[in-house]
Amino acid sequence: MTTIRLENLVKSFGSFTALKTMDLEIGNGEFVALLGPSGCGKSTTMNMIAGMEAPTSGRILFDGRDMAGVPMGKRGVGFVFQNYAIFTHMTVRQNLAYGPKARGWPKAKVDAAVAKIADFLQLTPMLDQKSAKLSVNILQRLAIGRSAIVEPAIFLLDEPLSNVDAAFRAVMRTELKHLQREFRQTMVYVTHDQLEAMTMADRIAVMDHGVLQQVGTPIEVYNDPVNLFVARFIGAPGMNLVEGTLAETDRGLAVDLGAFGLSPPLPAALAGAARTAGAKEVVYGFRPEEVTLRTEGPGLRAAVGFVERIGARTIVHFGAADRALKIVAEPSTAVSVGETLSIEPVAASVRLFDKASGRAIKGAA
Ligand SMILES: Nc1ncnc2c1ncn2[C@@H]1O[C@H](COP(=O)(O)OP(=O)(O)OP(=O)(O)O)[C@@H](O)[C@H]1O
Repeated sequence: MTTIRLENLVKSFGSFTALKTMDLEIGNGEFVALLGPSGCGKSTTMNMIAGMEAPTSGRILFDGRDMAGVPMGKRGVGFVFQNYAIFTHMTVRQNLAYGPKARGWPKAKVDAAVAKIADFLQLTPMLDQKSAKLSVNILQRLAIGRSAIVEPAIFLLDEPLSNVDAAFRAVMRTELKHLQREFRQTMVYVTHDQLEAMTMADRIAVMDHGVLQQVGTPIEVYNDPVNLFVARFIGAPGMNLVEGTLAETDRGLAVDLGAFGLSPPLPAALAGAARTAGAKEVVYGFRPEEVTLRTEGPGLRAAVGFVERIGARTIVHFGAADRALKIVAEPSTAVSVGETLSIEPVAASVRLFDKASGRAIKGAA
């Protein structure tokens, strides 16, 4: 196990800066996901940790030791890419045994390690099959096994599940988490899929345009996004975000949400923070899961646009285009397209952002 520390890390390619600055500390045996949209600098960060790219400036420390000039092979990292790197002319067993043999492990140790990892990744029945004949799903499982078998102190995975099918991805999310628990490696996992990050990671580092936006546990980034980017990026369906203007009412501070009417009064702590911040133009946020829907009553008034019934849950869409809201309702909810309802967000789940800066306005918890 190893700690990883990224200090003022910057990476430019010519005049383009892919990673503007990155400070991150990853603990021993911790599973951290680098999450963000395509091109935000996740792989660039990962490649520098692995030693495939040199930082333009800043430092990478493993257990306090500066990795500058230390080649990839000497860093003790295992790396799995989106495109599996498998020797297709070899059997599954030969692929798994490749790393241990290259390190000169005695045969008995190699055999035991192959048996253990094959069992763990359910590869035992195909150990003697030629890899060329395996499905994409199994090949990626083998690629993970081939890197994991030598038990690197640091395990780096760059979008390892993007080429496998949806059902297999769900299985692998669980297996990768188990693998990490079993081997206690420090794991860094690059993904643009928030579900992967939310389900597997101890902490998520959310990135956008080469800048680290927020680091926190999945529940922290979900509940308390520091800005509008994180609020939009985490959650499916995403947080409802409605632009409005703060308005003093006889029941306290509320937000004038234009066509949706006036919001319910803000919780006292949030109202206090908004007054202190001197904000006026804001974005009012609430999660689709945390609302009460009524025919009449306090809340945002909006007409039902359409209703999506997806198995165990129902998503009710209100309004249209840029003024659209989504609400996750009980499957039994009976609503008709066109009817106007009141949407009352659960007070504790309401979030407020400064419209100009995009930053969250935080009330004392
Ligand atoms: N060798 C390179 N030369 C020039 N530009 C590069 C190089 N490698 C990456 N970039 C650019 O740096 C930016 C960040 O790329 P990076 O691969 O780190 O993004 P990412 O978040 O991993 O996204 P993706 O999931 O699409 O790979 C992109 O705009 C990319 O085009």
